[in-house]
Amino acid sequence: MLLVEGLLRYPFQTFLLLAGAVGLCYVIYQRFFHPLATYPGPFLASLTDLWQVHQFLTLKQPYHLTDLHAKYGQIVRYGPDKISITDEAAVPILYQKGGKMFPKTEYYNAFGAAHPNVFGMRDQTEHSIRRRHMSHSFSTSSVKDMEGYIDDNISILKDKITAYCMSGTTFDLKEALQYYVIDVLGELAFSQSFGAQEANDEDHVPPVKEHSLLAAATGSWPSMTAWLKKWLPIVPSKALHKLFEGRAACAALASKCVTTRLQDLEKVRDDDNAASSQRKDILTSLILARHPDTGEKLTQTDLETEAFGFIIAGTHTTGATTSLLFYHLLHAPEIMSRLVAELDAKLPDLSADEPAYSITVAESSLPFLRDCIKENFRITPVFTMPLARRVMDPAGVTIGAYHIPGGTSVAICNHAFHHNPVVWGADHNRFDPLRWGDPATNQKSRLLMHFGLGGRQCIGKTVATTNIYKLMATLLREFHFELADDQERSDVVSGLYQDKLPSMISVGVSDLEAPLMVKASVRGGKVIYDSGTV
Ligand code: HEM
Repeated sequence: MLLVEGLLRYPFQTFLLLAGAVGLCYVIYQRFFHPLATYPGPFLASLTDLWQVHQFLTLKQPYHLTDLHAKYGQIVRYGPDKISITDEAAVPILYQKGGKMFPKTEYYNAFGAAHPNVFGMRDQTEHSIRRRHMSHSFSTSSVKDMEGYIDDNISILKDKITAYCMSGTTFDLKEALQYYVIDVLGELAFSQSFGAQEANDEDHVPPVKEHSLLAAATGSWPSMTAWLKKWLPIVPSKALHKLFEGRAACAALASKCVTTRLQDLEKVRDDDNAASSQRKDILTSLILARHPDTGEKLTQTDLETEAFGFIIAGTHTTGATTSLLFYHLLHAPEIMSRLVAELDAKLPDLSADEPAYSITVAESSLPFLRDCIKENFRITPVFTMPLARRVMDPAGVTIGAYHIPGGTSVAICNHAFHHNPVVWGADHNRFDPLRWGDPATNQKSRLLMHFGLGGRQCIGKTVATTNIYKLMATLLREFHFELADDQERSDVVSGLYQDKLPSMISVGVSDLEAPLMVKASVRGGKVIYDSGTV
């Protein structure tokens, strides 16, 4: 009685006491009684999703997670109900055969607007219909039909690099590749270049990193995502406003692309000849596509959310992948020489009429280039956010030696998985395309997660890889590239870069942290341009 009276007399202190007791019970439950309590991980991560939000804001999320796996092993608790796993047994279970039993989690809600696009859709039936709508426009034959537009953009890039060669200027190859990739995506997806190469200007780059970071950070705290979407824009913070402005700019660009394309198609609606001569870019195929059962077309809102997804998923990813491949080759001169020797031996000279090697030639006749591309995807995948899936079976799932309870969010982060020494060996930090020559390692290609796997794997993978093959074969056949910095070059020769990953940052999608400054020269006087033989 006395105790109750005392508590009532000091309500504020009583409140603090009760809050402290509830907090303590929560901590004890999460650490000792929660179904995931036996799995190791950072203390704060086991208590709150804010730990993962903070990880994204450090821009080092995948690298910190990889370090945690090095410390704790193949399974790490990285949120109150979140498990990250790098055991290879997880790949087929969660992704290849996953289906309805392992759908995407609420994390993905942060990536779309009210109407999710194919990337953010969590309902399997809805997703597979949308995916069928889209799959033809992403097929190899469809990309081959648009190959001329890739060639036009490679021509612009080659002209630009030739000008640097002639003037002896060093330049940021990462930036040049990024501009190229953005313009190619514009052509393939929307029949319109974004003009980044011609303008040579950062302002022409859609601010996709802002959206990715915002989505990754807010999606990490699923119970608060909707609230954060609503209220964060009014928080007086310049940094936050920049993120929201970036997202709005990407949405406006997507909307403009869709409106322009719809108007173009409307103009030729009643003219069969003109209609059949329209370019079948990815968006156009989607505009024309019909629901397999109802025959309905996609609404303008649906088209805009998909267009937004193409800009977000297709630009930064491909640009960063290509820059990283150049980075690795420039830091492994013997691999670069071997690759150039293959290109010289297998590829004929290009001519003014043929500015780039065809997809067919580049993909089918260059096995060492294939291994270099694959090794780049292994050692530095760029789509590095944990690909979170919900365990739907109330009885849970057993993966290797681990039992994961029903309801858990379980994910593979491809960077962490690609650096699991149990799967890839102690030399996993070495860029070594020759490893794929070993049949036992080559067998493991099927486990590589750089494009995800299974029904939710990247729909744009053919678009991205064909572009990368063409670009690499053409640029390395025609130009000699070297690091601009003398000290860095000599450190490479001394072996200081061996087994050392580049410094990268991640906004959910990863990229080189610094510019990739290079100097280039024209190889063997073979390059022929409009202005004559160089
Ligand atoms: C090197 C370049 C690329 C990489 C590394 C990459 C990586 C990925 C990954 C890992 C996923 C799976 C995400 C998940 O499971 O949550 C994904 C999905 C997706 N990607 Fe890509 N991507 C690339 C290029 C592209 C391009 C060029 C486009 C389109 C123009 C694209 C469009 C998409 C879409 C729409 C999805 C969602 C697919 C679905 O859920 O059915 N990506 N990508």
